[in-house]
Amino acid sequence: MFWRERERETKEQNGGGPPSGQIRVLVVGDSGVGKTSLVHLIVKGSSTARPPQTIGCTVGVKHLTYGNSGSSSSSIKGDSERDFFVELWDVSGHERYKDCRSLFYSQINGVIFVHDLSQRRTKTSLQKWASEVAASGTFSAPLGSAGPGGLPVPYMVIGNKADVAAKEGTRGSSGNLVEVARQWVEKQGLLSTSEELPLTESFPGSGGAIAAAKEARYDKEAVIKFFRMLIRRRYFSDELPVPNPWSISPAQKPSSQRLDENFSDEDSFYKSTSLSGDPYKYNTLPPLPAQRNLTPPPTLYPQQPVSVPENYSLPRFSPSGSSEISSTARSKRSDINV
Ligand SMILES: Nc1nc2c(ncn2[C@@H]2O[C@H](COP(=O)(O)OP(=O)(O)OP(=O)(O)O)[C@@H](O)[C@H]2O)c(=O)[nH]1
Repeated sequence: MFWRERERETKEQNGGGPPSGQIRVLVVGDSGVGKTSLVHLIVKGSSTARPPQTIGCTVGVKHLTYGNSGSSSSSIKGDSERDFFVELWDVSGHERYKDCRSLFYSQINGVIFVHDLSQRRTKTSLQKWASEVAASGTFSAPLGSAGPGGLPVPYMVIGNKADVAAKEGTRGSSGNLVEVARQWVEKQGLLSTSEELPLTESFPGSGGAIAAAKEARYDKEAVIKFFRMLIRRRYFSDELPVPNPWSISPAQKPSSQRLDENFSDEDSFYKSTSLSGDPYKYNTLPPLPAQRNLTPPPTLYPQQPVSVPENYSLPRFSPSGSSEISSTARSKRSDINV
């Protein structure tokens, strides 16, 4: 009964149709860095007063409309729009779950690493998290070459608790919002000229998750852009190459990257990423082992987040099958309805 209600609600939210697909984003980092707070902020747009310590894993679900309608706020969707779910798997950072948390590293499309700007070691340990996820996870639409710790999917790094760090004088970034926006990155191809990994030092703004939620001024667009890129990679990567501000050839990336270094050269980032060509044409690459061994995902939802059955044989939308979809993939990010 409950699920049927839930299903109806979800359908209503989606304008009646089933979602076209879903992407799974793992959210990892040391215990207490603020993962649950961030997921709450992303999904609900508000802060949570006292988040309980995560037991095992909780899943937040964000609904995204991916398409090219004119309006981003209207609930009436155009023909060429599709609904997607973004699952945010918030994995407990507590040592207690160390031995079993790899259960949650299944069919991952992307990873959000979170650290606490006031606790330097939480940033250093991201490398360990990357290695753990890379070693024991399975991946959906993996990259052609591996990132930090061998991680084969795109990621972002989020520095949280900027308010605490600012008070303690440990914060590295100025907190200027333009700078913050510029620091938002997705993994693929950013490091063509540098071994340094760009970090999103001050998500979700200079005051951290709580202040950002209160003031509703976190860089939602950058997060949505990351999700959108994952949707595109998973469902629309057969499209023709298009100029893409995030683009760069995967071949230009160094083979190994570190997660605990600062990105300092923003100009080189913008130059390097202004190259054209779609880096997400991974269908042309041989599949990674993880891609070959796609097993059905475990039904581990602590909260059942979506109304559709898990379906990993969802068709990839190709330009030949659906020309309007290929054009939606080129739509501007302002077209996203969140
Ligand atoms: N001052 C401040 N506190 C924050 C911020 N973000 C989260 N917190 C607090 O930090 C504590 C831990 O936050 P959680 O979101 O539970 O951290 P977590 O990473 O999910 O922790 P685990 O569930 O143990 O893995 C909570 O008391 C939050 O209210 C922030 O930006 N600033």
